[in-house]
Amino acid sequence: MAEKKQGGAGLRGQVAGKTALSTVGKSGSGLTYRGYDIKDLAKNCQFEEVAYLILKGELPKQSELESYKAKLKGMRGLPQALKEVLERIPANAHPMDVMRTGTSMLGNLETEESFSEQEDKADRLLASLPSIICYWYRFSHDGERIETETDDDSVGAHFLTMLRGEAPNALHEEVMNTSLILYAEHEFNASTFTARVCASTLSDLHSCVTGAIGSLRGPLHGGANEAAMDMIAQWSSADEAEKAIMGMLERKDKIMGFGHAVYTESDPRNEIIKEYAKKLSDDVGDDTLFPVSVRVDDVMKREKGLFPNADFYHASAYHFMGIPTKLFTPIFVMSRLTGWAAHVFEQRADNRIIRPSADYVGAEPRKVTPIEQR
Ligand SMILES: CC(=O)SCCNC(=O)CCNC(=O)[C@H](O)C(C)(C)COP(=O)(O)OP(=O)(O)OC[C@H]1O[C@@H](n2cnc3c(N)ncnc32)[C@H](O)[C@@H]1OP(=O)(O)O
Ligand SMILES: O=C([O-])CC(=O)C(=O)O
Repeated sequence: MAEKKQGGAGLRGQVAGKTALSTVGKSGSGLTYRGYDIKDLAKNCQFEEVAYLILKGELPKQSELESYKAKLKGMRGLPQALKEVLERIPANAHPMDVMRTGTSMLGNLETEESFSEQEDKADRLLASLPSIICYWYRFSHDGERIETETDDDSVGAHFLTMLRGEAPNALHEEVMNTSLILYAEHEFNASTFTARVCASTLSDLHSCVTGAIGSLRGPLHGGANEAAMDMIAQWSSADEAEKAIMGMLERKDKIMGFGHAVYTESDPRNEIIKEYAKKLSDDVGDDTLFPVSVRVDDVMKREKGLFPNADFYHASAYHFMGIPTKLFTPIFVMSRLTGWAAHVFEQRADNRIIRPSADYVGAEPRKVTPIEQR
């Protein structure tokens, strides 16, 4: 890929603050959370350990992990008033809108009254966001009022059990665990920056997260996993995909799931999720979607020098697990909540209101013409 254009529109490459949470693209492609390489974390940790690392500063000891998981397990239930709100949201609503409304409603019912409550409020959201989306999904699609207080050991299994009405197999639980680790934190991306701007006004955590969900929803950010799925699902062979991609590039369309605002060589999360997408493809006996994805990947490399970002192979991986496409970006929310909340804590600990300036490009000073003379 060519050198990235820095500065100007989109503030590309501009330093907008400090963080101790992660590094992105430091050697062209690396990603670390609090000093740990993403590959090391994905291979050796449970998502809850990584959440603990991000939110509390260090990896937990065994006893700390056990009590953290027990705490999260105890926070999976939803207040009746929130269930009633979720029941009123139509089946054709976008699940990201449900996440946004659910978070906001929880902020009404369990308001963060003081910053001393911030860790408990973040843990509560981490435990209950899967409940919010699944309660709404199963009620609006199947007419069922599900029990959200399951006995699952992990956030990923909790989500899959509620979604399907039965506990997931080991491979699916492992993929969810890894996926949640990969999506957890990513420096000053658009949704996290949204959360930090909101935090800088000394607002509450639920407002910061609600705003961040709105930013993540767009297809240029988290919404790309859903958009990538819609794109690859159209093609029934790799050759058909190649022809279509060539046409899209000719028309200068954006290919969802490719490119990145910071990485210039590759997205380190991609190779990890790609391997799982392949494993799941073999598991379900797929002979179309994975070859289509690989061909799109090859053509993008050949034609544009662009690489898949974290979202591209997440699309097929989630699809092979039977997860409805519209629930892809909400899974990102369940994970990124950790990064957002930790950035809010960091902003609060050393705050100055974020308020940049703009270059004015509008009309010269002028006088109001009386309305009857305009
Ligand atoms: C988890 C995440 O949020 S990862 C990002 C998910 N988003 C997507 O996958 C959406 C598709 N990708 C994109 O829109 C972009 O690559 C972004 C938003 C991720 C990054 O945007 P930018 O930093 O502005 O892109 P960048 O400066 O690298 O673009 C360089 C050139 O490549 C082109 N390009 C970048 N990505 C793509 C793409 N996916 N498809 C086609 N062309 C692309 C740009 O149009 C630009 O071309 P130009 O020089 O002729 O104008
Ligand atoms: O960093 C970004 O701009 C987008 C991204 O990959 C993420 O938020 O995970």
